[in-house]
Amino acid sequence: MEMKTALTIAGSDSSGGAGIQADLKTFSALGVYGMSVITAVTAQNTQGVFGVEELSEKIITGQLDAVFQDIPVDSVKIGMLSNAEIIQIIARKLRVYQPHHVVLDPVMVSKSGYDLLRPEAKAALIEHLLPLATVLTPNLKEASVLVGHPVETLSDMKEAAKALAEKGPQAVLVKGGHLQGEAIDILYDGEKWRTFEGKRIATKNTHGTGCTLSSAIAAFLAKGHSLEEAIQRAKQYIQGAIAHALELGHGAGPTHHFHEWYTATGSKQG
Ligand SMILES: Nc1ncnc2c1ncn2[C@@H]1O[C@H](COP(=O)(O)OP(=O)(O)OP(=O)(O)O)[C@@H](O)[C@H]1O
Ligand SMILES: Cc1ncc(CO)c(N)n1
Repeated sequence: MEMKTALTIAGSDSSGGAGIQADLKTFSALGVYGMSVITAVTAQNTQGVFGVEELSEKIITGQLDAVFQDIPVDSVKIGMLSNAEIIQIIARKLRVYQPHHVVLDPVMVSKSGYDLLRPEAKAALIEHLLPLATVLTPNLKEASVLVGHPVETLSDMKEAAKALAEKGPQAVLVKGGHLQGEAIDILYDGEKWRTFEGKRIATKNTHGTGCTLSSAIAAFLAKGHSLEEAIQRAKQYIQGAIAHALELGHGAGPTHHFHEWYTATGSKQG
């Protein structure tokens, strides 16, 4: 059986709702073989982040070389990077190994307000990683930080997507999960805009939505779909994962990755 592969380069979430854990669950539910390079370990649950420990250059490099020198990587998803040194290590290795697809989720601050990227590392992210991305997936706050002014409306999102595409990524998907009203995401691919609409689900259980969306895009790219097709399918997947989110913990419960509901809802498409 031919198996496509995806690699997540991200932080660990001890509560299993976001980060590496969400990414691997998403890959698995979508039928892609998942691998991981861990950049940092967080002590985290549904209520917040309580601590972060960044891994050393040596072990991050070691993980990247171990994976890329042994197993074909069809697609890469990048999440929490924590600091500028880690950003430079990843950028250097991506330039060496040149994976076909890189989904870059510019994770900056957790829902509870904890810095998952040191603020001074923003410049390194823009300089070294944006140019290597197939698609960059900022939420409204991340888009605001990256363009340097507030991004709050659909027209701000369109403008920010275009401005960010000019900094190097092949495409930019600005996510509207934090908009008022429907959950609308806007893609700019260097030539045109496309809107992906999702019905807003009224729930507090949205821990890991951003990680899940970006790893689902990476999974569908690994399977050979075009970027627009991959985003369309990932959007359907996140909609189901939020609709079936789990009432676990005392805060924002995690999205649910369950192959059976995905197939049962008729959403399974290769
Ligand atoms: N309540 C909701 N109902 C439907 N879709 C949602 C909802 N919240 C978020 N989404 C969708 O989930 C995806 C992730 O978007 P969001 O803007 O929440 O990312 P994020 O802020 O990076 O996530 P995180 O807080 O996990 O970092 C987007 O496609 C967004 O439109
Ligand atoms: C490890 C990790 N990565 C990303 C996020 C963003 O939701 C988080 N909360 N934790």
